[in-house]
Amino acid sequence: MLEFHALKPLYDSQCQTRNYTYTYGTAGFRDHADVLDTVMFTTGIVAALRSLKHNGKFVGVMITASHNPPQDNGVKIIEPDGSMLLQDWEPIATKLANIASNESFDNLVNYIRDIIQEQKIDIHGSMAHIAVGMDSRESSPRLMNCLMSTLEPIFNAIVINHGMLTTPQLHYLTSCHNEEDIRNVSIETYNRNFQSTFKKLLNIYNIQGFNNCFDNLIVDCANGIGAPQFERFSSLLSQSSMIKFTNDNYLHPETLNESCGADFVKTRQTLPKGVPQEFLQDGNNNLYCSFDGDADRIVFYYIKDSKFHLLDGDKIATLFAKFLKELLTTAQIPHEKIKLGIVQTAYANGSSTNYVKTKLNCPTSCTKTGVKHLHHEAQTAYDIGIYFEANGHGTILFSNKFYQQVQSCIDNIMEQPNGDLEKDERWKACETLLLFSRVINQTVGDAIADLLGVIATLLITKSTPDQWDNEYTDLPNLLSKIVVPDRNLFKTTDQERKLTSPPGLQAKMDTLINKIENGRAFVRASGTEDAVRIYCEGSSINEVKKLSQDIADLILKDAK
Ligand SMILES: CC(=O)N[C@H]1[C@@H](OP(=O)(O)O)O[C@H](CO)[C@@H](O)[C@@H]1O
Ligand SMILES: [Mg+2]
Repeated sequence: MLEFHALKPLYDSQCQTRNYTYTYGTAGFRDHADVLDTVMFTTGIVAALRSLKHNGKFVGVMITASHNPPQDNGVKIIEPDGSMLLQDWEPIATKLANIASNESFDNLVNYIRDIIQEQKIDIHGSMAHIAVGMDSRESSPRLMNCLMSTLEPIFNAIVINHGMLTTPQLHYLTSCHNEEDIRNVSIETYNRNFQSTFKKLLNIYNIQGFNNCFDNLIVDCANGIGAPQFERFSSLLSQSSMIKFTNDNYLHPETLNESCGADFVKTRQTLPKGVPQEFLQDGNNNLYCSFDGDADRIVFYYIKDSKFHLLDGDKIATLFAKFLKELLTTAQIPHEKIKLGIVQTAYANGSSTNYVKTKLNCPTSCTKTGVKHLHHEAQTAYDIGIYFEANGHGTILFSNKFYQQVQSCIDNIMEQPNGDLEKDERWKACETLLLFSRVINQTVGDAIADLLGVIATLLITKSTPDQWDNEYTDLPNLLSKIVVPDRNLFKTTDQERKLTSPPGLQAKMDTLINKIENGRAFVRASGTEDAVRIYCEGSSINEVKKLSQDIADLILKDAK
C-alpha cells in the first residue's frame, strides 16, 4: 500500500522550485541545476511506477547533463532492458513534474493515482527496484537526494546506488540487474565483460599493442566521469602504457566540458585545450579521442602535416559498416540474410551518406535528432543496425537473426573436413562477428565500448587513422546556435530537415541554399539548450560560413 500521507512532508521539504515549467528534451529533463529539485522528486516517483509497471524489474535513473556546462544538470530514466524511457511515458513524466511545480499537493496525489489506474499498475504486487547513478557535477549529490527521497519511504523500493559512473555504464548495469543475481552486479561486471571480450577478440589475430597502426592513444575525458572510469578500465588492458589521459580533472567539476570534450571538438573542429605538447610534435603518429561529460559520446582525431583531422560519428559508423560487411563476405553469409544498414540524422555530413550509398552499397535511414529515434530505427529496420549521430553518439544493434545466422555458419564450418584455410578464415570471421557484437554496448551509445570497437577494427584491418579518414572527404560544414526570444516557434517536418514555422522562413532559406554548390542547410530548436541550431554544408567553407551568417540574420530579423 502506498502511504500518500507520508508524501506531503517530503514534497514540502524537497520541492523548493515552484511555478516553473519543465519540458522533456532530446534526452530527458535538462536545465540549470538550481531549478531541478522538483523534477528530480517527481522523476523518482515515475521511476518507481515504471518499475512496478514492469512487475518490479530494475529501472535505472541517471543524473547528468552530458555536454552541458557545469551549472546545468538533468535526469533520464532507463528501461529494464537498458534502453531509454518508453516515449509514451515522456508526457506522463512531464505532466507530473509540472503539477508538482504549479499545482496543489492534492492534484499531485490525484495524478499519481490516475497514472496507477490508467497504466493498470499493480501496487500490491512486486516491490519496485531502482538502480541510480550520477555524473561528476557539483549539484549531482544534492539532486540525488531529491530523486531518492520517496523511493524507500513511499514505495518501499529496493535501491542500488552506483554512485558516480558513466551514463552507458548505468544502462548496461540496469539490464544486468534484471538478468543476474543483483549481488553479483557492480561496475566490475561492466569492466570484466568488456575487457575480456576485447582481449579475446584481439587474441584471434595475435595482436599486441596497437599493431603499428598508431603510437599512443590520447584520451580527452572532458574533465568528466569518463576519466576515473576509463582510467580504471584501461589499466587492465595490455595497451595501457600507450593510453594517455588529458582533461581528466573530474574532481574539479567547474572545468567540466570547458574548452574540451567531444561536443567542443566536434563543433569547433579543433583540438581540445590541454593536450600536452609532447603528444603534438609534428610527424607524431598518435590517435586522439574526446569523450563528452557523461561518456556516452566519442569523436576521434589525428594530426597530419600540422593539420587537425576529425573522425566523427559518421566516420565511426562507416568504419564499422565497412568492417562488418567484409566479415559477412568472408564468413560467406549472404548479405540478403543479414540486413546491415546505417541510421543517421540530418546532421550527418552529405559525403558520408553518399559514401554509404554508393561505395558501401548499404541502406541508410534518416531520423530526428536524439538517440531514442535512431535506436528505434536501427532495431526495427536492420539485423545489424549501425546508428551514430555525427557528434559521436551511437552504437550497433545486432538482431536475433544475426546471432542465428552466424551460429549456423559456425555449425556448418564444423561439419566440414578439417584443416582447410578457407574454413579457418570463415571461422575467424564468424568468431570476430560474435565477439565484436559484445565489445559494443548494445543498450546505448558508449564512449568506452565504441572506443574498443574502433581500436579493434583499426588493429584487425591494420588501418592507420589516415587510411580510415581517406575513405571519403567531409563536405565543409558549420554547426552554430543562436538565442531567440522563443525557440518553441521553430517547428519542423521531414526528420527536421524543413521548417514549417515561423511561416515563410524555409522558403527564404531555400533561396540562399540554392545559391551555393552542394548547399544544404536546416534550422531546428535544440532540445537540450535554450537555442536554435543552424547546420550548413557546401563545397567551400567560405560559402558555408556566409550561408550560416545569412540564415542567422534572417532568423533574428524575423524574431524582431
Ligand atoms: C546537433 C547535436 O549535436 N544535438 C545533440 C543535442 O541535442 P539538441 O536537441 O540538438 O540540443 O544533445 C542530444 C543529447 O545529448 C544529442 O542526442 C544531439 O545529437
Ligand atoms: Mg552525453
